[in-house]
Amino acid sequence: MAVSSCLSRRCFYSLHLFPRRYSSLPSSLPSDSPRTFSTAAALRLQIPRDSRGVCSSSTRSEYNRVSRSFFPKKGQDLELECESLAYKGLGVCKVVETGFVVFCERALPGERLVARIVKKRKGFAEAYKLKTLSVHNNAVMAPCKYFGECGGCKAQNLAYEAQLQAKEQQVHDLVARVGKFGRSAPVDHPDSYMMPIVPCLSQYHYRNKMEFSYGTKKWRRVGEYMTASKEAENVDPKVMEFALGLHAPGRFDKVLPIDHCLLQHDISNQVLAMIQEFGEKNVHQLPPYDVRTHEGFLKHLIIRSGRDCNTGELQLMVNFVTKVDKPELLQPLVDHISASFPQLVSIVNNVNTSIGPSSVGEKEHVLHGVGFITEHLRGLVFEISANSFFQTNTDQAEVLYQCVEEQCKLKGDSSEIVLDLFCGTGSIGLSIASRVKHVYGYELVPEAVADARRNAERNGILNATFIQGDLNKLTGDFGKDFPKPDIVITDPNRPGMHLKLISFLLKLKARRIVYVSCNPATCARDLDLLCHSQGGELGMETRYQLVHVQPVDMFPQTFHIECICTLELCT
Ligand SMILES: C[S@@+](CC[C@H](N)C(=O)[O-])C[C@H]1O[C@@H](n2cnc3c(N)ncnc32)[C@H](O)[C@@H]1O
Repeated sequence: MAVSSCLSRRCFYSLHLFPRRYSSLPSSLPSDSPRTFSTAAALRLQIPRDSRGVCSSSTRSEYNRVSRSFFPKKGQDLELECESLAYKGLGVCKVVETGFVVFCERALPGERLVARIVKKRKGFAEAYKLKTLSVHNNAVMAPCKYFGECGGCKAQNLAYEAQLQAKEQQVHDLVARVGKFGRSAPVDHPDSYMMPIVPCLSQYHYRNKMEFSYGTKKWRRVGEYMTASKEAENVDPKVMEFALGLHAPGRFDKVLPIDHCLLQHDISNQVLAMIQEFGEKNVHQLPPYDVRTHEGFLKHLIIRSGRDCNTGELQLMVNFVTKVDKPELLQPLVDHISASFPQLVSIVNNVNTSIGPSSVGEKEHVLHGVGFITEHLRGLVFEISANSFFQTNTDQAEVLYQCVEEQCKLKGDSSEIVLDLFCGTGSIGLSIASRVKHVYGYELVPEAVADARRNAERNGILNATFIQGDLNKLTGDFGKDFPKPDIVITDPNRPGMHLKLISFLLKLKARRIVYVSCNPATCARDLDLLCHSQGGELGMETRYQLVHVQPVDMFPQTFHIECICTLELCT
């Protein structure tokens, strides 16, 4: 497929990530999504309910009456039935009377619900859920007290088996539709290149990194809807509250106070609770940052966990991201937590003066211990510093990397060159270095490149070279630093690979490309370009053939999906 040079990248993406009917589906809901819905607006709905809070049948007929027109109107409340889950966990629903397609956040397959239309599109609409009329097929009790209010895990009330099924289906659908590969033979057929999803053994407490935000307004649940806390509504807006937690769904400005997250380690939760308590008491010495006025000091709190490379015991890192470069303000808090938790081997302060949401500091101060933690993976030890990427589910990363290695189909005679693109701290390349001639890793973040080099040295690996560079801004010199690789491993972040990089890979003609992705939509788009390009800007007669698609569940209770796709050069 030729890509016209006059077609902007953005336009190209939106055309290819969704078929024409769904091409303008947004990545998040508009600002008045369910979780940010005001109490007043909730009251305006006046949905009659029985004593159990279930809508009465007369209410349903109310909805049926207004939904008679085939095309729903913005603001209209409709009774829907959810049939399946689309990418990012949006429920694919149909209007009960007309069958009109509506995408609705938090709707689950089999659920009957009332939803309000927020956007009308050609051939479909988008809505947010107001009320469940009857629960979905695979309902389970969500164990987290914050479920429904927190933007973190949205699938806790869906049985794990059903989560897996939805993820597997989404990967297969995206590859078929966006990647234009059509339907593969079913997963259990010997000719199928679509593999069943690999489940995750731990469904909770699997995350080794959590990022919390500070805010000046506490965001709590009032009845069924989210609003600022009662106290905050009644006080002078200049009076500052202290909030530390996770964002309400889709909201950059609403922080739901959280003192316990079921995805992280129990000790990390104890550290979080202590920092919460200290923050509440010392709000004037350590004021939280206000995303609207851009005033304040504390922006983010990141807690990472790893393991001591000798004893295997838990190690923790706390990273305070602040707006202002005054590390001395943090010292009382640092002394307080480090005295209570011997597991805290590293406390750092990243200073980020920007007004954006980034937590990467322009400057870093080590306030306690060393500037890194360690972790074991695939028999190696990795040093991880505050701003370096490391797979957030260590146990499942073992499984992921094992699958990557299998897909590389290494000869094992140390003759092959491997190019490890988007290599982070070098973990994938280093884990296969003993079986190849040389690994060349490319990475944008200088700290991650430094970690990768240190990790190679620490593990006695001499055949790995790590180079810092931006793979979205390739120059004509790219490729001069390394010999032609036999195998390319690419693991880009969510936007996927730049057209220039895809074009480079098509010219490079490595025997095999193993594409690891945390975004199957952009991955499918890139697979289409690598396998179906003919002439045009991407030029070349080179084509790859898709031989293996392996979804791996790294993130239970969320709709995030990881997959490994393998391409072989067509001869
Ligand atoms: C999904 S992570 C994968 C890291 C590594 N492969 C691993 O398994 O730990 C993507 C990595 O790409 C890096 N990255 C993002 N944009 C980049 C760019 N434009 N050029 C080079 N590296 C980039 C990120 O810093 C991050 O380390």
